[in-house]
Amino acid sequence: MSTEQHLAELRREREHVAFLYRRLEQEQAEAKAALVAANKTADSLLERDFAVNAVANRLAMTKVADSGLCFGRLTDAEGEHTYVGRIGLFDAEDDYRPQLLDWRAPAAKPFYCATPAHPDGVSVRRQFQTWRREILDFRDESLDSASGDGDDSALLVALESARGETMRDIVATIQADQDDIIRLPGNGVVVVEGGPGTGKTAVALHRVAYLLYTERERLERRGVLVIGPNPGFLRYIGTVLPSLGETSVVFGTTGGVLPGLTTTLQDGPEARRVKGSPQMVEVLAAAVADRQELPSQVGDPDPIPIELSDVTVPLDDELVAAARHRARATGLKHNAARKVFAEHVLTLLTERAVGLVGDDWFDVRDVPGLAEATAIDIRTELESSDDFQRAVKRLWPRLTAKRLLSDLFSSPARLAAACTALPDGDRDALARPKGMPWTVSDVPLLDEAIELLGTGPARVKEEPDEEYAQELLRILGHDMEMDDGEELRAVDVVSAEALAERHAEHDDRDVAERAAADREWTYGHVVVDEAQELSAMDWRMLMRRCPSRSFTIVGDLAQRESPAGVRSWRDMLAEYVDDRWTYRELTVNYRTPEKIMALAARVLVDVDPALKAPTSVRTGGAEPVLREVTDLDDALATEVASAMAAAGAGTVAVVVPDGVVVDTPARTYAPTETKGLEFDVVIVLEPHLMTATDRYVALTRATKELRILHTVALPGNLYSG
Ligand SMILES: Nc1ncnc2c1ncn2[C@@H]1O[C@H](COP(=O)(O)OP(=O)(O)OP(=O)(O)O)[C@@H](O)[C@H]1O
Repeated sequence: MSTEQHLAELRREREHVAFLYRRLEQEQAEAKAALVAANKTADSLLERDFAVNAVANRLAMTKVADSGLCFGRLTDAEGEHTYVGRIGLFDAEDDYRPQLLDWRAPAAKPFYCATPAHPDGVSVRRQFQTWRREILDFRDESLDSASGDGDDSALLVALESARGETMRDIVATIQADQDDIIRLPGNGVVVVEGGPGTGKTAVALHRVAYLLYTERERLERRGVLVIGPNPGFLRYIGTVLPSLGETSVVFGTTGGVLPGLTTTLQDGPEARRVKGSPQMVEVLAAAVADRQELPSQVGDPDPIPIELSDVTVPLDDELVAAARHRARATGLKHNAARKVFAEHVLTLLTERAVGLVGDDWFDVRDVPGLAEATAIDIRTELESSDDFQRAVKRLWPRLTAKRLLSDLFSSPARLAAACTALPDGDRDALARPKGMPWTVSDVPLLDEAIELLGTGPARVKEEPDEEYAQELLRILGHDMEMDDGEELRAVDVVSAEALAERHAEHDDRDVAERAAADREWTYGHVVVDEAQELSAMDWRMLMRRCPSRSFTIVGDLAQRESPAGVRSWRDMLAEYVDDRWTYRELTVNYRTPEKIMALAARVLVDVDPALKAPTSVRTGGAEPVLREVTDLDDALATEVASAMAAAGAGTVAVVVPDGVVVDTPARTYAPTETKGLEFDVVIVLEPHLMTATDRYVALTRATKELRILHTVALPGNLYSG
């Protein structure tokens, strides 16, 4: 194409995209008008809710497309064009012919995946370079022959742009292997593994957007849970999804999964390892069993005397063991089984008391009817006896998860009784005084304890609201006129009662708020990022939240920092899905330029010589700078000033190991806080004071420049090229 032809074509494309923006504005205006109308004219609150929600969703979708609405075009062999963009637009006047194809629609797949070898009906793929609403330029890639003039300039432009405080979407430049993962079916477990910067986070989030598009009804109702390593990371990725047009997503860390408790506090490595180990399942079950005690275990006096008006009845091990056996045999959870236990103790004690009433020459059981009458009296007296109530409370206490755990960790005797499943040394790692704050590793243990005790804050389940359901049926009834003029009323397919049940959860809160407040909420899909950090106990907690096992798990075993983290995906998943899961690998690094990655790859040897670093897509760039300095603060001040100049509008981060204190105007991060993040210029201080994994993570965060300041000579693999 000559320059003139190119410019003429560019003009035409600008006009077409301007037309698409006008269509978008028209949609926005219509949605706004519909919103006002819905607010004004609806007969009832419910009707209004329905209408408002539908329009508000559409309005939100059109708003996120305000910038970069259309980013490409496909041309088929007949010369027909299909424009691809952030949302779909349709021509209502022309049988809803698509004017703009949503990137998630099946027909948009060739935009990401077609190759000259597999053109998938595409003759030319055109990529627009956009800036806000402008089309700056375009590039064509001919798929008719292997000699196509395609290049990845759109990708490179995207990768070169300065980074901001939050992650951006990659819809315009998703690569074929990434697209393949994004479009995998939503059922089942998908594990995506890849080195730093291979787009795991980006792919996981775009997959959520894709699934919300293809399985909208189910996922909007149940919601999607996205688990990240820390709140900073969640802030970084939190805006990517709305920009993809989605809102029903709950972001959280494992420390915040339980309603009413959010912690970011980490235990030391030993406690973290032990608390995360699968043996804790047995430990906690034993800890609960240990709270179902015998009189000889709870101390003086033994047996426990239960004083009644006529007689004192001894409550001994034999009687309690029998009652305990029956209560345990019900299979009920601890707090529910307590009633059964108390009932059996009551019955057995009554029997015993009846035998004790009278004296040597008189036994009530010898007089017909007297034993029964006495038993009734004794039972009534026992029920209100303080001795009896106190004894049951000591022998089978009602427990909360927090009390179970804090009693366990603060009592050497209870630890000894519950930890037979643990190697000797591990028990000490669990010991701690009462009243200490909860840590991230405690959260899955609390969750497990709630399962065993049955003391979770009950799900707020409202009474089925018949009136609400009738109203709903009335509204649905209006909407269901069929083509042949016959009316299929909603009542024909669903009863008011069933609807009331289904809509019992109807309240003003959105899915995210309702899910976050409900421990028993089950999500439609769960995404786990930096999944290598999660312990066996964390996985149990998350699997509970998605019984349908619809998971996207992304991680990199080479970046595992937690001693309780994943060592093998297969081993971790075996218990939940056996070998029915899908594995995909990403091998191209889109973040770190090759010269920085070469240095990081040498450091990776310290983590594990068998591991292979990903290949950088970005060649060239600045060599990493290593400076040995005597005064760290002075050197840092100079480095930060020059880094800020180099980054321009981009971001600068200083990564500081534990124990090093610096004073700098730049943002500082502990190595683990940089997990999943990226910055234009990264200054790493004293890398020799970091663990090998932390060093590898810190060195792979830069998109442009890496500078290392150190006060002692560094190991050879950091220097040798
Ligand atoms: N196809 C793509 N087009 C444009 N940018 C991309 C693409 N894939 C990845 N990126 C960019 O590469 C960078 C790294 O991506 P991401 O953070 O998802 O990687 P990661 O594998 O999760 O890394 P880490 O393991 O270090 O957390 C991001 O800036 C992301 O936007």
